[in-house]
Amino acid sequence: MLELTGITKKFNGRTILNGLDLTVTDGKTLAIVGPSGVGKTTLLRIIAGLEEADAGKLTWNGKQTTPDELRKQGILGVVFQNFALFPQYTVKKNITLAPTLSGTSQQDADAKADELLAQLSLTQQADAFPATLSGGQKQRVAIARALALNPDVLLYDEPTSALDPALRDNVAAMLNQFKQSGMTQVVVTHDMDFAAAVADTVFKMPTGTED
Ligand SMILES: Nc1ncnc2c1ncn2[C@@H]1O[C@H](COP(=O)(O)OP(=O)(O)OP(=O)(O)O)[C@@H](O)[C@H]1O
Repeated sequence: MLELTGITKKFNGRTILNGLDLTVTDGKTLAIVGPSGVGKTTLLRIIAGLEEADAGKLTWNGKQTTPDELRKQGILGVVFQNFALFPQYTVKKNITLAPTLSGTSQQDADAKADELLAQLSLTQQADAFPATLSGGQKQRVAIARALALNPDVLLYDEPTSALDPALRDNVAAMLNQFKQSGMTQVVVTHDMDFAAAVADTVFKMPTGTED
């Protein structure tokens, strides 16, 4: 179980997050919702260790830790809003790069990538470069890349924002499929329909914290 307590973050003296508490339950999907600018992405980036909180505590299974530590241990995976694929590498290399850099053999990384490509209907695209893919395909590659590290918790920043409505339903089905396999997921979204389709719990970001 991942628990955040008292998370506070200011940008240029403006309070974005004000002592926020959040619990992420194992095997569940938590949607973080709220209007634009309320700090959803900032919160996700803090959980992922891409942004540092000014105050607050993070615990994993009751033990205090840091996002960097959780990422190093492969506990957290992140699917970025703009996919953040490496344009110079093929789809397959995008998926195998991080595992091989963290010590997995190329052979094992390739086998895992082939499995994920098949699972996410991307086998045909294995040798393609990101620029040639559709938005939905890029999204699935970004998800496959995060899954390749076998995270316990997968974080998604606005996973549907670049997709048309039909693809949005596909992403919802995918997340629900991952849940069946026991994955813990945290989804930042401003899309309430999507949140309703995937979430066990909806966390509404508090508003009006500006000082
Ligand atoms: N690096 C930064 N420097 C200064 N201000 C920032 C920075 N990152 C975010 N902000 C500000 O913090 C506030 C919250 O931004 P954030 O992106 O977390 O909101 P959001 O709820 O995810 O919005 P959206 O739904 O539009 O993505 C905004 O006012 C934004 O301008």
